[in-house]
Amino acid sequence: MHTITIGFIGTGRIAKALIAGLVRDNNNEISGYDKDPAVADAVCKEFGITRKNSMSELVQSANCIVLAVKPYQIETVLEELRRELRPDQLLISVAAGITSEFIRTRSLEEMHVIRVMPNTPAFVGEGMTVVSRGKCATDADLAQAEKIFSAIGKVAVLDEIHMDAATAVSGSGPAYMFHIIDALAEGGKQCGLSDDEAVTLSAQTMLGAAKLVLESQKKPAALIKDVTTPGGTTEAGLHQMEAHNVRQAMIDTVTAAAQRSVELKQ
Ligand SMILES: NC(=O)C1=CN([C@@H]2O[C@H](COP(=O)(O)OP(=O)(O)OC[C@H]3O[C@@H](n4cnc5c(N)ncnc54)[C@H](OP(=O)(O)O)[C@@H]3O)[C@@H](O)[C@H]2O)C=CC1
Ligand SMILES: O=C(O)[C@@H]1CCC=N1
Repeated sequence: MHTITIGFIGTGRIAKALIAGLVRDNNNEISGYDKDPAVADAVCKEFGITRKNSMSELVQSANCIVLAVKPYQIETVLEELRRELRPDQLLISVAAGITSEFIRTRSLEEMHVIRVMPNTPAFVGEGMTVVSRGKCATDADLAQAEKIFSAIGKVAVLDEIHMDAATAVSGSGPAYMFHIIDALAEGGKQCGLSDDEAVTLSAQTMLGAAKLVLESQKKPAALIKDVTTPGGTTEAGLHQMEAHNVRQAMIDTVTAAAQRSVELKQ
């Protein structure tokens, strides 16, 4: 099997989730560099990957470079990186809002750039990653990115114009799902469950509901009907969700996140 050498620039929150998933694939050889040595040290030790002492050292040894710094830090990183990059390397960015063209025009003219929006459930191999091809990226680059990220969950290839929406739904989405798990559990606690019991019941219910949507071929609306016995408990609960307009709150949540992704480009 062909080994892929992947170097992470920035080993913060999302890099850690990706590295945790990617180290399980023996075909990957992973290294990391962070400007905060303590952050790099912790992640590299925890997952047994190689810690590089500089960006330059990392770039020389990787054929695939993942930019995992905050969106506003991308330009500074590229200023330092462009002299080291080679056109045969694949540059992957996970930064929200930052376009592949922004990255290409600030790296090498012919740079193969793939824009990716992963999410933290990659940590447990259940990530949802959206992948978009930059101007100079080839079919082989796209296949390479799909291969890397399919080891840590599902991958969808979308046109880059859909990246703001994807960022809002699946990139930020885990935070919204954790919020709902927490609120569902809080309801359980107020009805007498212990903290642990409530979180287990709530989280497993989220997991099972998601699995049923993905595997049953039924739409969520039909699955709601399957739970709702006329005159029963679910109906009583759903009336409250409607009264509080939870559906509209979720729609507003996603549109606000997508709008923020648009703003991050400015
Ligand atoms: N968190 C998530 O779930 C997701 C995040 N993303 C994207 O991933 C990127 C990183 O986000 P996140 O992991 O949350 O952020 P973090 O702040 O946790 O991680 C970024 C890390 O990069 C470091 N860094 C900054 N500049 C450099 C540099 N020049 N060289 C090396 N390391 C550097 C930061 O150090 P310091 O803090 O000192 O600046 C920090 O440790 C963002 O662009 C975000 O949009 C995408 C999908 C999901
Ligand atoms: O909050 C953020 O901006 C990043 C992008 C998607 C998830 N986290």
